[in-house]
Amino acid sequence: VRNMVPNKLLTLVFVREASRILLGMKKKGFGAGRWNGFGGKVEKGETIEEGAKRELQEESGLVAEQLDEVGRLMFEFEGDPQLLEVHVFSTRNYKGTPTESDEMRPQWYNIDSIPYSNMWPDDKYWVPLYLQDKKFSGYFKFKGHDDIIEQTLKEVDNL
Ligand SMILES: CSc1nc2ncnc(N)c2[nH]1
Repeated sequence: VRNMVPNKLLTLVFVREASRILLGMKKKGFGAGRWNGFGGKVEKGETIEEGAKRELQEESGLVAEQLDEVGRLMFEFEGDPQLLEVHVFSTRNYKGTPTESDEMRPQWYNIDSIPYSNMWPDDKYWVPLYLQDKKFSGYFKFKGHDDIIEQTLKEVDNL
């Protein structure tokens, strides 16, 4: 009963081509200084997928024609009762060219040289599953923003 605060619904979108992935350098706010996926809060009146498309366009300038849900991640930060429920999506079918916004600086990375040391520490566990076209479900408990003190991660057949 301790944690009756509803989960905070967030989205995370990765744009994928055959051998490269688009990441965004967060320029301010939560996660600033790390290469991230594109995403953010789901607003009232929109579905999770619509929220993901909106955030992708706001942060990268790209319009996803089709989004596939590839994973679900729960994040807990020690001392904060608010759990983050992150719906991870992927698109290979999009319009536009990556454009810097005031929030994000987009850059393509070859999937063999993903900058894990400059990303959230959970990414090195589940991004490889994503790159193998697996669906995944995970939970990561953070102490601060750098240390993972608990984690679970499994491949799933459907989300
Ligand atoms: C709060 S933990 C977290 N991991 C992440 N990985 C990639 N992009 C994000 N925005 C992420 N947030």
